[in-house]
Amino acid sequence: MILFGSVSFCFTVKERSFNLIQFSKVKLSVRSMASHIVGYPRMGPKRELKFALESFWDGKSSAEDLQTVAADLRSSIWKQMAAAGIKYIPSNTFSYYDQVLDTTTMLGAVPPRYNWNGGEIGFDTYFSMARGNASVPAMEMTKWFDTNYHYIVPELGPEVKFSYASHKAVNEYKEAKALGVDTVPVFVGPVSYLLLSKPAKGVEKTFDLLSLLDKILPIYKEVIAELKAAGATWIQFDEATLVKDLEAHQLQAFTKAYTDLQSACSGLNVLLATYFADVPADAFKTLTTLPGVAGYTFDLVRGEKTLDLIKSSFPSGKYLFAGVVDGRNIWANDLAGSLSVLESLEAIVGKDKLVVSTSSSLQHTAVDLVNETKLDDEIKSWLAFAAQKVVEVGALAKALAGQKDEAFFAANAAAQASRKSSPRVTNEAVQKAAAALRGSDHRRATNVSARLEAQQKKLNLPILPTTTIGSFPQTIELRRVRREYKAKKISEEEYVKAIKEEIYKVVKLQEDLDIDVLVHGEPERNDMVEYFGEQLSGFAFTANGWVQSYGSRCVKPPIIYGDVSRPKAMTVFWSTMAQEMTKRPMKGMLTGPVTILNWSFVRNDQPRFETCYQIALAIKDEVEDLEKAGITVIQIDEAALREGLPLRKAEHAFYLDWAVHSFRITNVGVQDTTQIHTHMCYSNFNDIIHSIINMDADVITIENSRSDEKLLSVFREGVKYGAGIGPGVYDIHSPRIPSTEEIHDRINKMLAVLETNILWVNPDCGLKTRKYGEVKPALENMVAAAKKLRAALASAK
Ligand SMILES: CN1c2c(nc(N)[nH]c2=O)NC[C@@H]1CNc1ccc(C(=O)N[C@@H](CCC(=O)N[C@@H](CCC(=O)N[C@@H](CCC(=O)O)C(=O)O)C(=O)O)C(=O)O)cc1
Ligand SMILES: N[C@@H](CCS)C(=O)O
Ligand SMILES: [Zn+2]
Repeated sequence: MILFGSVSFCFTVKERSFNLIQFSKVKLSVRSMASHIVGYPRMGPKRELKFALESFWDGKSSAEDLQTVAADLRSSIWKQMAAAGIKYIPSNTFSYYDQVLDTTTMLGAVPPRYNWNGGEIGFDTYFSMARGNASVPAMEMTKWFDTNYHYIVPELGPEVKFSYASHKAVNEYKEAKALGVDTVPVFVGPVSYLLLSKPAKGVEKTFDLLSLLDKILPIYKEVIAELKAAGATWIQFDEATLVKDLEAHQLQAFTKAYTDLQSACSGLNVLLATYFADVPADAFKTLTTLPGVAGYTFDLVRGEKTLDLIKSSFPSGKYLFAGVVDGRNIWANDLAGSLSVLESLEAIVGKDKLVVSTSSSLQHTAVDLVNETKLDDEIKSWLAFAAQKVVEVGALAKALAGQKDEAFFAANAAAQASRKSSPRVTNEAVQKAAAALRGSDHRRATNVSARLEAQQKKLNLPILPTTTIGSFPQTIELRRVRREYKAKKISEEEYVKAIKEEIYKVVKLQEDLDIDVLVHGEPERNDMVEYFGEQLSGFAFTANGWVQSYGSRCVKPPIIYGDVSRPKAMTVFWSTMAQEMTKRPMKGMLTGPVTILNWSFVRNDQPRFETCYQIALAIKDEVEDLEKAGITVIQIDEAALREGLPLRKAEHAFYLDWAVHSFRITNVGVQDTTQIHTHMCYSNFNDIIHSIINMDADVITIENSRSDEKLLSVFREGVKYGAGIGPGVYDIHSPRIPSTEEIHDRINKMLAVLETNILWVNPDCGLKTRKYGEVKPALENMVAAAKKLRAALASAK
């Protein structure tokens, strides 16, 4: 039994290695210091959960097999944190799919279309909500704040009958306890849960989500009562919406909720967690006066202004969980710098009330550096993944307690110094070229209508032209080919032959389907960002630095450590090969600078816009090389432009200015007849539509169908859009095959608000996660729907 703070404990750590420098011993005896981890990655160091989930979904393993993998992962994480001396260890941060969906499940808020009949919610209902099933589409998925993680959006209306329908949190608390680890159960806080939800169909415009507070709090109270009975002493509510610009009535909801929960929580220490940005002054005031709250976590990496608020008005007697170790990046902490911040905070809140923490859940960083055996040693010394960050938190807490590990701190200081002075970080020519970009507008000389006219003369496309977003299914065979080529098990010749055959198959398929503007299918790419990162200077890449993106899907963000340049053309070989296979236009396919930036682990030693301009220059060279090679349609994906929007409105204009500028830099040099497309996932664009127009692309394809066609409302409300636009006509995240009629109706809805001559017909996003058995009939139906409408429009003339 572990008693926090006082009793030492020992256990054997089997498979994990916690820190390259000092935690490699097998037997550890550790005393917990004032330290806390907001949350931890759940996929496992080698994506064990991903493979277990996919095997279960494919019917290749049982629910018990999946549960066993999950329990092993949880157990190893808890033990790892205990071994690092972490005092406040989170539980319930594991999820089979998503923590917001887990909350929906806990509250029994299952939309009626999933036919749940009450009782404890099982995998069937849970995964149907997440992924859809043969007869019902999945729930909407959207970005979690400004991260590349996606959550399942709760659909709530006045009719929802809440009930306590999943005991997962309590079960996990007990499971950890049985392993000898007393944990802090973590919940999406009730107010953030409602603020992250959407009103159910039919009440979209009228329903006040916060009116459900009184209905969900009783369920939270039931859970709290069970946790208390099981012996919990702390409980964490993640209320990260507090970092956004909230209105007065939304802030009041926090006061109402925590006042109401106060008596249920008596005997428990309530920890309120915020992360990802500064807490605005009004929110800081509200949250620090909430009744019954014992402590707060603040993101002190992204939230420098919060530090000022803490210094001026942190309430006495409360715990401050200071998030000094970055949960969103992979850089080793500057331990000396953090220690001095912590010491200054100690003077404000008192020695016994300061707890060292992470800036956010570590869910958004890679798992364990120990698995990076091929990474360059110097670069490796600059990095810390989740497992190493746990050790950093522990080391800082020990240092605060007067037990500083001098060797650990000295090694850290040496790594920090090496990163600052390493010549591999700096490329003066690149810095100069990027600096010269500032101050000018970089806009194509001819306006978009004239450009579209010139392009149409060359392309001669029908109305409602059909296209896809770029990727075709990533088969096991394709992954094998790439893996074997990387491992030098097959020759370059064999690799090129295999990829060429795949491209040919994809081109022929599109011709058979009668798609108008083709793609090569991206078979040579492991990921739309990592692929470019691997070819650009200034980037490093990992073997196992996976981060969950949604469900079982993970990404391996490349690491930008230095000035970025393009040693040679990156896509011209494959794009020209594909163009030679067909007479139809073949889109050159690039990832844009803002997306490369937002989906990489980015350097923290210069402003983000500097790095973005450097990437923009590299992509500009690629665009121009593609044009020279005869590619007439070039798509520059800016899938992550919306996601990078700062959480606070005051910072939007600055970001949008440099982000949109970076995009325009990439294609300012092309001829009028070269058609520039861009693509964006997730259609929450209504507030930034003018910036999207300002990107000045010739054609934009946007996700639309999984979010109830919210995108169209912008045009309904009168925004004029003169460039080509392809709001997605079906959801590619679900295995469900849309019918011709369904797609036809969707296009018809679009035609009601958009001019016929600018509308394109395409899926929501790339097809890489789908199987050919789904893609072929879906695209067949998509083309059939477009043709039906073309015929109807022609006969109506
Ligand atoms: C479009 N999206 C993207 C986002 N972010 C990105 N960085 N990229 C995106 O495309 N964000 C928003 C959306 C939705 N998000 C995703 C995220 C992830 C996927 C996806 O399909 N991921 C794959 C992994 C991709 C990958 O790099 N695969 C490698 C395989 C490397 C590997 O694991 N090799 C293993 C063997 C595995 C095997 O299959 O054989 C090994 O070498 O041992 C590759 O393809 O080469 C995933 O499966 O999670 C989609 C949308
Ligand atoms: N071209 C990429 C964009 C995804 S956002 C793809 O099709 O996968
Ligand atoms: Zn997309």
